Amino acid sequence: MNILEVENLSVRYGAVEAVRGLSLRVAEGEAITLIGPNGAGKSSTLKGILGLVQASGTVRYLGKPLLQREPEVLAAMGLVMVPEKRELFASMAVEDNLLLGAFSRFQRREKGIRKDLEWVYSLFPRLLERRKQLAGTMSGGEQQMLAIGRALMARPRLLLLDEPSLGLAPLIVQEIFRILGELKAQRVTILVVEQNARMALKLADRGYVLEAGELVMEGRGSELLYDPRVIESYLGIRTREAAGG
Ligand SMILES: Nc1ncnc2c1ncn2[C@@H]1O[C@H](COP(=O)(O)OP(=O)(O)OP(=O)(O)O)[C@@H](O)[C@H]1O
Repeated sequence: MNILEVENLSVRYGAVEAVRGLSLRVAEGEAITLIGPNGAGKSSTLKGILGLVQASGTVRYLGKPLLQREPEVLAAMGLVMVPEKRELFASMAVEDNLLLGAFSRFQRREKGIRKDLEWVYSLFPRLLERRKQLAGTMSGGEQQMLAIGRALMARPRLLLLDEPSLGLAPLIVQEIFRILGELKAQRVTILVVEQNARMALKLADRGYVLEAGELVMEGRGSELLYDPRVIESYLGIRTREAAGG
């Protein structure tokens, strides 16, 4: 079953057409990536899907047109985004940030929320160690983990991530993608927008390549990873590393 179907999505900011006629789909249990260079329109696509910017086209979620656009309503429907800027509550403790992720389901029993907290801590032991620390004093990588953990507390049907690798050291990026791989193994459906094509394509079942607002390629993650055009444009000198796995 398709969780998300996007048809002919366009996003325009005044004279700038950031996304033109984009169509994509995400099936249940899939990890999908949208890669492309700086300014290609990746973030605008995510924002267009969620209605955070004005967009035209059709977005269907769980088979129905997506008309609800308030973040808390979307979260209650299982559509949860980890934003590029993370948007944590800096002066609140790690654990309180996580609990806020579950706010759309406050009516649920405390026990369910505790169980999810344990699940998030099992994925990110660092967050358990730092559960009382103020979010704003965490390192960039830890904050990214917290942003993902908070999104997971909403029990997403579809987890959308906007450039989770942004500004992070290579080792931390590897750790973040290792955890996304773990989530994929647990059948969490993922749509991740990334400039780090190599990591994203290794993770993804399927990928879409966006250039100057238009899709120029799509295929299985493993195929795109070895596609000469992708290698030349996005993987650069890391070709050998990509081939070596
Ligand atoms: N609020 C805005 N107003 C005007 N133009 C915008 C706005 N947001 C984005 N753009 C423009 O739209 C185009 C696509 O930007 P977008 O952020 O979607 O790209 P991106 O692929 O996510 O890039 P990056 O990887 O650098 O974040 C760019 O030319 C950008 O300057």
